[in-house]
Amino acid sequence: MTDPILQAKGLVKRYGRVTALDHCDFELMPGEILAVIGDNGAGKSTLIKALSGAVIPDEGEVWLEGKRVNFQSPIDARENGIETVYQTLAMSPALSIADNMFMGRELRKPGFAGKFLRKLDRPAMEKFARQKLSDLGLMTIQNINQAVETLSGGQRQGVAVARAAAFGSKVIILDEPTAALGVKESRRVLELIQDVKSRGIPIILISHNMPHVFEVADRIHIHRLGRRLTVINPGDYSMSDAVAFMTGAKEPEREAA
Ligand SMILES: Nc1ncnc2c1ncn2[C@@H]1O[C@H](COP(=O)(O)OP(=O)(O)OP(=O)(O)O)[C@@H](O)[C@H]1O
Repeated sequence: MTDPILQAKGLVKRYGRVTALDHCDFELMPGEILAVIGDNGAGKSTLIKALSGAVIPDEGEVWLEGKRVNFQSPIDARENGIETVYQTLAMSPALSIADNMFMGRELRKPGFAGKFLRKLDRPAMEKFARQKLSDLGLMTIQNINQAVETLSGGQRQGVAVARAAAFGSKVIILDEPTAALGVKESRRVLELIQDVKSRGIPIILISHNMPHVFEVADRIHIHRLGRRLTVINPGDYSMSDAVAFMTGAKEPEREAA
């Protein structure tokens, strides 16, 4: 059997009296799209934050590629190849697409100019940004120097996903990527998710949108009351079964081990 690329065992996170994660297990397999679904307040965001360094769990373990990790910050997780695209996109609207793709990891000019004068290597950054967007079929965006605020919601989400795919060598986490988008834009982002997957990068997709989840997910992690209730294959269950498991209206035959 293949080993998970990213795994969590017995995660606990308490906020005062609220137990957001209650001995939660998690497994992401190489190359898969794993959806994480659950009712409001079930603890999905907290799980994702614990996997991406934004929250430090009170108990439990996180393993990446078979090695125990203890991420202290999102930057730490990022340096280890885990990229997260949050619902509230962390982008600077007034900056260009190229600048947004590099935020915090700009390329400097070679030699003295870059090392000491901190001069940016703009041509190299633009070339890289253009390449990444075109790899993902996003070149409907004409001008890489266009400010992000002039893009549509779907295009922005596309830039954020392209940025994650460009740097996230191991795992990409997408938090509600289609929540704010129209039908056409959502479609494009779903295609983008599949493109990223076809390039071998596994994806964790948090979503409340059942049709989107059932369309793209290989497996669905159902979260309830701070823990993994079960993992289902979308082919084996209906959307209403999934919602019933999520809300507790129905119990799965087999709980997660
Ligand atoms: N920073 C915090 N301080 C206090 N309580 C928190 C904090 N973050 C989350 N919680 C609580 O932990 C529980 C789980 O929240 P979380 O945001 O992880 O759920 P969720 O499944 O992502 O919900 P939603 O689908 O509504 O975004 C909730 O009861 C929430 O109120």
